[in-house]
Amino acid sequence: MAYFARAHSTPVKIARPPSKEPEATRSPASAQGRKDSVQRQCRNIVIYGHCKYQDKGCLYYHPSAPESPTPSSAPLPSVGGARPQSPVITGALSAHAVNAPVFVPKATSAFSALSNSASPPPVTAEPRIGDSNDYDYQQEEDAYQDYSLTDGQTGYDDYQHYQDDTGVDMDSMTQQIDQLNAQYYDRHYPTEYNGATAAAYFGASAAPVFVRQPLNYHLYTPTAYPDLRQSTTSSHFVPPSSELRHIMQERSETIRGIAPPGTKVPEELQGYHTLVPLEPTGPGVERRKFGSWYSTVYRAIKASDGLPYILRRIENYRLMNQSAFASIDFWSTLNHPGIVCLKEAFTTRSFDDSSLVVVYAYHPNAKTLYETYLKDSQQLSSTASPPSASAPTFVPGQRSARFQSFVPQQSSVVIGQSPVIPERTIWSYIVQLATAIKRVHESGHAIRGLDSTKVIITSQNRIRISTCGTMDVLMHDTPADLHLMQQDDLSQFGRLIFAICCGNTGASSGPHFQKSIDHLMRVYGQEIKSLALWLISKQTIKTIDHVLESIKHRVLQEQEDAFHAVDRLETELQGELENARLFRLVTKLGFINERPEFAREPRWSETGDRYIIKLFRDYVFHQVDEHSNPVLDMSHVLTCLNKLDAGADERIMLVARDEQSCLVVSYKEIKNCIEAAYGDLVKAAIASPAAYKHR
Ligand SMILES: Nc1ncnc2c1ncn2[C@@H]1O[C@H](COP(=O)(O)OP(=O)(O)OP(=O)(O)O)[C@@H](O)[C@H]1O
Repeated sequence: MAYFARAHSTPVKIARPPSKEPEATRSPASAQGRKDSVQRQCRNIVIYGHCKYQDKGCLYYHPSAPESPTPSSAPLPSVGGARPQSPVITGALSAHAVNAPVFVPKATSAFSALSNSASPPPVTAEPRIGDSNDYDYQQEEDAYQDYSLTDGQTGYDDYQHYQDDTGVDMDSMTQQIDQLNAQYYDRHYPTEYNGATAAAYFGASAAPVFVRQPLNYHLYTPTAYPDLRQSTTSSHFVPPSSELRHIMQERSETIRGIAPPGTKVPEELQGYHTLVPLEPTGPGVERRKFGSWYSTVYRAIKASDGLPYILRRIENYRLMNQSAFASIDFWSTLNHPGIVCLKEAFTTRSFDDSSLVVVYAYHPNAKTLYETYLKDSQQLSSTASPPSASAPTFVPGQRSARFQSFVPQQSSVVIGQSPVIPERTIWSYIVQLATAIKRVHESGHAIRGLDSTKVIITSQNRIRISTCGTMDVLMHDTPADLHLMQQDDLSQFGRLIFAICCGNTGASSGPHFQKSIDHLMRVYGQEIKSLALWLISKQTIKTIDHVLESIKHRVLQEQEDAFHAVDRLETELQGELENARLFRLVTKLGFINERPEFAREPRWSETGDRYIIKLFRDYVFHQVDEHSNPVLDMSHVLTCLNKLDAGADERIMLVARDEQSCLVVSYKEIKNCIEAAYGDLVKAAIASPAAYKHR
């Protein structure tokens, strides 16, 4: 690469670099300041042979003919070299050799033409991967802080002096920045952000003067307000950041779990494998019933996409008519956040019987409302008999058979012993269920099974109805009136509210009904009590629209909390960008370092410019303490990588492995080395058709 000079120095004694560049190293032009601008020749004349500002207030001397080298013989200024700051290098390498990224514009665009119509014609060059990375944004940013855009004459004066101080021609630099801008926006905003938009936004007259900096998306600053940033407090739907991370990791672990040894499950079932029962199975275990059927829920992985699903198996189901699956079409297309997605249904003999299997989306670590709020208090109650095989036959439109026989006798044990669910949570559940019911009813269907075992909590304060569609298949042969089924949905909804508020599945019936009413009134107030009573009442014709009308202010609150959750989660996601960025950086280092094919390459040897990368890798990852023990300091690694990614000017001392020489080099220089080395690798990979094919 042309960017680097060959090394030519010998090992030197290790010495710490001075922390600041001494004043003496600054250019005399800079020290002299801005007093002599009128006497000095304009640099645009030196480089271009003319100055377009000559008649527009340029304070410099403009001879009639150029006295200096022609543009073709003038050296191309290093765009990155805007500051007269020469890195201190001691030892085997020349830092100047490393600090010379040359910007070669790839193409011009409409936007660049718009923003600087008077610019000289663009330099064309072969397209290069990582063009924009070769360009030193940071120094450009610094440069433009010195360039006052608003001061008119003063701004131009600063501009010229800046040019004098640095030896960089601002016109050419402006042109290059315009081109970079154009490349960037062409790439990222091909249609929305074109030249026309820019002109409309900034005003056509401002376009030639106003130069926006290209976005340096490697320089991260917080983008969210503090109240949206990773939070230590819990919001309604989103737990604190650390807890959220923990929950997600637990879910990920759960998904990868397998069944305990000895569990009897089919190895493969209609394209699903790795079945894991989600409820106790086997001899001696109390069997649960789904209506009149025994059912078991499994998690399984689908071979075709590798994703986990729920298989709800209904034992001993005989499919009499294929039309029983007609409703599956509807449920599998229903997409509502309050309903677990149904994927497909089939019958199978893989369990050594004839089973119906209904496949649903899997929500890792979900728990039913019953398991969460009611199970413990039910078990405390001496009469809380678990569901048994002799449970009454399921009657369509009635509650799950599991609770038909349940009559609490010691209400004092039940009521008041369950955890009191905050009122806000109860309203949140009510709103989520009401909107789910609304969607199903307006589509001409019914939920058919809304009790505390058929509603799962999938994340903080988020619930979903888990078995929609299964009952439609099971009860296909039994004619049922849609209106009655929908009325029954609402009654079950009311009973569910009673159950979770009172911690008792039978709270809405039997001798303890009055106590339940008192409890509701005392703990939650009139509004919830009235709603629950209205839902279970038999006299009125109810519709879900009535319910939603009466709770509309609660729906608004739910919507606000949901939007807050979206904002919070987006912010959490933003943080993950950092991980990807650092991972890419480490990957690049991995690609570059220790490549056997470069073992004999001079550029990778101790006198080659790429030796820096090797030493930097040692500096980041192979630190040792004074006893030569490894230092495994993650924060050191993160700090180094962040500074590297940002191309910071800070210098570090890299020491050779034999400790006989060292070099002092800035992160920016190391970054340039890495970009160049990686660019070479990419070029080589693209040049090889086989490698390119597998990229
Ligand atoms: N879609 C799902 N994603 C993740 N877990 C689920 C899903 N559906 C159900 N589960 C879990 O599977 C287990 C069994 O579910 P099921 O619906 O059978 O509840 P249950 O309390 O056993 O009810 P029943 O008494 O009718 O058997 C529960 O722990 C439930 O949380």
